[in-house]
Amino acid sequence: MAQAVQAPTASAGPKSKTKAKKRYLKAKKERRKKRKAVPGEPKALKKRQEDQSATEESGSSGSEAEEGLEDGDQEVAAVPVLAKAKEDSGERPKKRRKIDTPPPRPSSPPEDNIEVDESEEPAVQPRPRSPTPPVALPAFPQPRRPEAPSKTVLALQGLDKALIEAEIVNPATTLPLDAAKDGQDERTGLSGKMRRRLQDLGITELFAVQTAVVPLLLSSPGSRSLYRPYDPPEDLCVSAPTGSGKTLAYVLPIVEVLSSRVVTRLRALVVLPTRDLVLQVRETFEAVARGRGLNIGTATGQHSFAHEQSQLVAERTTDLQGGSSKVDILICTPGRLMDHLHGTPNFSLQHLRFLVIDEADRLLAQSFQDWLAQVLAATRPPTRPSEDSSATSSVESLSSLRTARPHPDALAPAFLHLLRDVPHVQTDIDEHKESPCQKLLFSATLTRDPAKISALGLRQPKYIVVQSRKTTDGASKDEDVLDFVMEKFTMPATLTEHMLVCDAAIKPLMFFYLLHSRNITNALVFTKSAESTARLVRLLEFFEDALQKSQGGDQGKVIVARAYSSDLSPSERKTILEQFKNQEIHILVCSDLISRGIDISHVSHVVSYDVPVDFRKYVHRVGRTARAGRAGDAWTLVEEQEARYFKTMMKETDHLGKVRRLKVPEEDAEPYKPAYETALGRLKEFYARG
Ligand SMILES: Nc1ncnc2c1ncn2[C@@H]1O[C@H](COP(=O)(O)OP(=O)(O)OP(=O)(O)O)[C@@H](O)[C@H]1O
Repeated sequence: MAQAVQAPTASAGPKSKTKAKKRYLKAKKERRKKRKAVPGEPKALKKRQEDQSATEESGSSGSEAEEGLEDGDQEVAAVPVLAKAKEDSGERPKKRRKIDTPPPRPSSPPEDNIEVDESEEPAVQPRPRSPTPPVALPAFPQPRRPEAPSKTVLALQGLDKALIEAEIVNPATTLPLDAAKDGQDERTGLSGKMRRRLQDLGITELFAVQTAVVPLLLSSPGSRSLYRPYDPPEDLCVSAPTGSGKTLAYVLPIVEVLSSRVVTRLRALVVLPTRDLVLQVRETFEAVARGRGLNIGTATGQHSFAHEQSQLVAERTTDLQGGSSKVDILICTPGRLMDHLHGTPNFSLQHLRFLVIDEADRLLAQSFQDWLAQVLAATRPPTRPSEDSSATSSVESLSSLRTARPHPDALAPAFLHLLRDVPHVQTDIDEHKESPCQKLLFSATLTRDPAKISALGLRQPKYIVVQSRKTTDGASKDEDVLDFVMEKFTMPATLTEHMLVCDAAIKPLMFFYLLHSRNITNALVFTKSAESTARLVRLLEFFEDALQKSQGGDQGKVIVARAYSSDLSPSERKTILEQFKNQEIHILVCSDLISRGIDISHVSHVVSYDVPVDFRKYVHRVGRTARAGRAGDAWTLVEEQEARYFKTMMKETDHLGKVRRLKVPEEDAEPYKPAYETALGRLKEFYARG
């Protein structure tokens, strides 16, 4: 204690210390006197004083002590005196405990399996154990992180139920057709007449997509009715690889259902993106519907508008509520369809039983005059007009109806409320009537974009997807649906794919070398534009000429190439396609104009001379070969600077593994180099001349 008092401070000099000491000693004396005067001091105070003095002994710095003293902390100073007083009085002083001495460690092991870090000293002394063990609390489950949902589950979340419940059809499925039997076939719903017709056309079995679609459209109850206002049919979205027979999948049911019609009405509308496809589908309809008495029309703008009107509508002078039609089936492009919808009197879609949108993803991307919304509106019954006729008696109305209605079945059932002469008597058994129009969407690259699909206002849509299943296990169907949802399109099983990466400067030479070294005589070649198409054809012509001259006319077969572009007239295009089919033309060079839908059976190779801009385009290009189970080869010529882009595109759709790398050493093409250089020189001259 004295030590603490005497400890020098940084601020006080030796003189001031002496004075302080004197003051202290004086104060001490006085306190001692006072205490002696007070006989009984409370125990608590005594204890506090003892503790205080212990604190001072153990750790207070000199300066702190001094400060305390100067503040007049008399109790601290009095502690040793008190202790002495106790000793004097025979009372044993309480043993003082140093505060910073650690409490003794409990000898017993820790309870409740709580792990104690032996290296750490407990901060407080453990409480003594109670004699009765504490009542055990109910055990709460430990919080656990829930397992993350699988990638598949996440990807399918929030998608349309119809998409998730898509029917996956194995591409290898076929259904043999028995033409010998009469009557309707139970499995397919096809009539004996139809099966015989198909046999005449060389079709003896249904392909995978047809095995799923045809029975669905023909065998369900009411499926053959022309009008189903109270029980409208469900819509269908079909995704199947290129060349898998989607056209027949809708042609067969339409011809079967419409064959029962008595009056000609426009009952089937097929919309396609290009004129060429319209003509192709018309040929299929005509071939299948031969002998059924159905009238098939087209509207593409190939002929004058007035001519088309006269082909489509019988009566144009009188306004007929039910419309008038010369055709049962109309195949058209969306632009010309809009023209007729707005400009042809009595052109009505109210009797439509089937609306087919082929190459649906391409057509849905076309917002041309908002064609889809307008077509859908024309198929739906409009709301009831104002009821001016409610005053007339029903007898009067019926008699006027007999004279007012030129045709007994002019209006479709769902549109009957529009009859001006028939009063509408509402009853409690009135049922809502709907258009019986069944929408059928087809594509090899059908969009899964819910926003685009919702624009169609589909009725209980059903999805049919032709693609090879990853497993046969029913539980993993989600993964198959996921492939479909993620737009990993299926390719024909008979297709082989190659890519050739080369320097842009020698790409034409490599292409010519491949044509000659592989003896190619039926190839479709795709370029990026009509201009590059023309240039490539010209270069190939110069090359063939130079090659023949260099070999003294002994080169063998000369490769004949033609450009196929939108610059040609329809008749020129038709002639060129005919020549290509007859192999008078070996190489048909085109832009993506005919990459979709065109069915030329003998195409052995498809060459993407310029890399396609997206995977959808790639699928449609390569799909011009390997059709209907035939073998086919697809090559993509990739310039070195495009290689990364092309590979990424293939990787994103899990397709890179299927494209084999074609390696052609430059020296292999060396023999063709002189002819190629001559051709290049001539091409330069040609374009320089303009
Ligand atoms: N059941 C069948 N038996 C034999 N050949 C068939 C059958 N169905 C279709 N074909 C033929 O297969 C070829 C391809 O058919 P289609 O043009 O309908 O294919 P697609 O699926 O529409 O192809 P894309 O998507 O390229 O338009 C056609 O030549 C067609 O005649």
